[in-house]
Amino acid sequence: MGSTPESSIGFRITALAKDIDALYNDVSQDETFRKELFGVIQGAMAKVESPMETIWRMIMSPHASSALMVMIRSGVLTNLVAAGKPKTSKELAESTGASETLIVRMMRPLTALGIFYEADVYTYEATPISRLLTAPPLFGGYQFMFDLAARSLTNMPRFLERTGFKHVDGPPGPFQDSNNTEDLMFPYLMKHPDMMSNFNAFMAGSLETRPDWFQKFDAQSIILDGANKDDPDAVLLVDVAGGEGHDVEAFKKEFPNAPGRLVLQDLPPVIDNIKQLDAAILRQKHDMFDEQPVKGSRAYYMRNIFHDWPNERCVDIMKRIADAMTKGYSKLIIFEWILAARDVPLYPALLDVNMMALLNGRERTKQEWTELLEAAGLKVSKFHMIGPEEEGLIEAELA
Ligand SMILES: Nc1ncnc2c1ncn2[C@@H]1O[C@H](CSCC[C@H]([NH3+])C(=O)O)[C@@H](O)[C@H]1O
Repeated sequence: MGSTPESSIGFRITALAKDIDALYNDVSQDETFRKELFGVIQGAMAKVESPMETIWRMIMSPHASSALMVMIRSGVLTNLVAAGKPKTSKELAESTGASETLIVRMMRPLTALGIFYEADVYTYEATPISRLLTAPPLFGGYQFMFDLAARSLTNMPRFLERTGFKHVDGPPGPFQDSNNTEDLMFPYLMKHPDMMSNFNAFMAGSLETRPDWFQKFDAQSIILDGANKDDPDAVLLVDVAGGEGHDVEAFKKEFPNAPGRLVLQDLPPVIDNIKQLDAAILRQKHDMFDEQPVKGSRAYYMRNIFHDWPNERCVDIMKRIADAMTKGYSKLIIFEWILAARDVPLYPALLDVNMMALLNGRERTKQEWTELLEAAGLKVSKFHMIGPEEEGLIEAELA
């Protein structure tokens, strides 16, 4: 076959770029298609990037994160977003007190990455990315992750080396080592109110985008069918360590006529901090390592709790619940990542490393969940899975 212009590599690359542009316009209003296209492009990038480029990208990745943190802490980010128009490095230096040369140097990688726009020489403008970064969950979240997660992650390899590369199964772990403390992360945050408020803003924001378990899984067949409808005091669901009650309140809204009571449990400062919660939900100050006061509930629901703890502590928590369960009736319902044995997508894989670095915790595979529950006298009735990119639901009962 002779080579025609249409089959030349240069022609095909140009045609592909045009196709991607056209596709981008078509998918920009449709999140599902946009994600699908993004996945294809990411997959293609992984193939096309050379090994040297991959390594170099990893070596150079902390630099941009650090430059952005400088722009956040110095006030340049908020200043530029508030201005709503381009500003020179001189103007930014005057309004923030940061050195002009410092701003110019930090801005170089950030404009190259599209986080800010270089409107002219030494002149910058906010982009949709910079504007989104000033939203409280991301503004707090970025700083929390930079201050605590990044610090702990940077230090983690040397810490592990000192332990002879033992697995992290409890304190002292990377977090205690990098912060020179014996405190676990939550008590540490309580002593550092600025970091605590960044963390809280971060968590409150991530709630907006996360699905409720009953939107993804069939609550009717999992807990409502078969729930005690005769005893007005029977408890339908206890949200153990449920924070300020967002999940249990959403459940109440979805099933206003469900039989039985709803209970929210968390530590005293969290319960005391509740500003608004449906009055029908019972608030209970409870430490989950103590005896579970609600006996024989249809469901004990726990979201994003076990990944905060090493195995031994998880078994303690599970045993307290198992002791309160009624055989053949009560269920423990866990809403968390269920990792596959291989080909785990990047996000949950990184989250697992994150849990190690911050909390000596971990994300778990089916086998690890099974073993953990068995150690507490429970057994898995069913793993409800959606796909590798989404959290699953583990339904467990007394063994
Ligand atoms: N010992 C403990 N007893 C009860 N709750 C705890 C304990 N330690 C931490 N927590 C709570 O565990 C929660 C972890 S964050 C997860 C909260 C909620 N289930 C959600 O998915 O949004 C926080 O609300 C902590 O206050």
